[in-house]
Amino acid sequence: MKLGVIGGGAWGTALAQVAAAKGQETLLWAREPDVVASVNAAHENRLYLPGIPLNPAIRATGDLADTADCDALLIVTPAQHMRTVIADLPPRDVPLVLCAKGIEDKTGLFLHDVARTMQPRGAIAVLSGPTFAHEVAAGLPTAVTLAIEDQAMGERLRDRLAGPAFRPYLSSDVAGAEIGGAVKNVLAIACGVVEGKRLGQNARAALISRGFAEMTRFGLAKGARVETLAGLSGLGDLVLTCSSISSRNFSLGKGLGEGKSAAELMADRRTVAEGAFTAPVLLRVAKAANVDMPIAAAVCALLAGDCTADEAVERLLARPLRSEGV
Ligand SMILES: NC(=O)c1ccc[n+]([C@@H]2O[C@H](COP(=O)([O-])OP(=O)(O)OC[C@H]3O[C@@H](n4cnc5c(N)ncnc54)[C@H](O)[C@@H]3O)[C@@H](O)[C@H]2O)c1
Ligand SMILES: O=P(O)(O)OC[C@H](O)CO
Repeated sequence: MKLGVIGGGAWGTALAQVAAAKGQETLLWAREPDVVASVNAAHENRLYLPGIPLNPAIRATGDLADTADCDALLIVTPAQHMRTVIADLPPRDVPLVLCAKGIEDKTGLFLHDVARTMQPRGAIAVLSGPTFAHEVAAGLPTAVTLAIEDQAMGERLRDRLAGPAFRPYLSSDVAGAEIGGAVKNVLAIACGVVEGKRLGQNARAALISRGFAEMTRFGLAKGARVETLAGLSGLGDLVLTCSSISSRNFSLGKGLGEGKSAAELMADRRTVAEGAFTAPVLLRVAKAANVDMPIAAAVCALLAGDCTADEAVERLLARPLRSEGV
């Protein structure tokens, strides 16, 4: 058995570490030659996960053709690049486990739908949950949702990743698992704004709760199950990402709350804050489904420079009072 991990950023590297701990051959594909060199020579990803010693059994490559003999692939590129990278894979129907969190901007498609258009026959799974890469790579405990229609295949994939500190929970709700991860990144930007503007912990808790109401409205409209949205890939990841400056999305929001522009904050980032790319497409898809998402709309306006952080907060607080139900 040989597992391929496509994407040598922080999360792909952490997942390669999880996979290699199971004793299986693990190949990590990275775009950057520096990543390939540092993983192979120093057993460290100096660009994206510096300071964390990697399992020496992980082998890195810069050539997608080397993944031709892998019998399953974890796809861990940023959401907006997933399609082009899958298109460049050697053509075979091996199971794909999608690990990015986002919605494709140019089509409004969820990532499992993008992958399905490119691989009509092979199994497609979604792995998502509260998982800061540096913690997972260091062997700290976490649990994730592994969603796939074919449960027997799901069990096989689960058993190749599960370890004493990494607990995948199986689900058949592929859309639900994906929606939680995509939406929480946008909400984490909003929570970062609360931090940047020093609006207090009550405000952050209120935003998480009302953000979860938005995630649930959107998810139910798009076919997700409520227990998935309330599980690891939804509420679990929302709470994590909305509570920690370790989150790239939260830290982007904090900068916006401090009055910096999105362009300024994104200019010299090497790492990805997916919420910035997901927010506009999420809003478009929500509008088309008649789903009201005021927090996501405020994040969109702020990212686009259409309002200041103060105006975004004032508008949210001035909305008509209503009953609490979703
Ligand atoms: N870092 C985490 O803690 C974490 C945890 C769970 C899920 N994720 C998700 O995993 C995905 C990857 O994030 P990450 O944190 O590993 O990335 P990262 O921010 O650590 O690194 C950026 C990655 O983007 C890649 N990239 C940049 N331009 C590209 C292009 N044109 N084509 C292909 N790849 C390109 C880089 O090579 C690098 O691998 C994202 O969707 C993210 O939301 C991240
Ligand atoms: O750093 P973020 O905001 O991309 O969050 C990373 C993971 O998605 C947390 O589960």
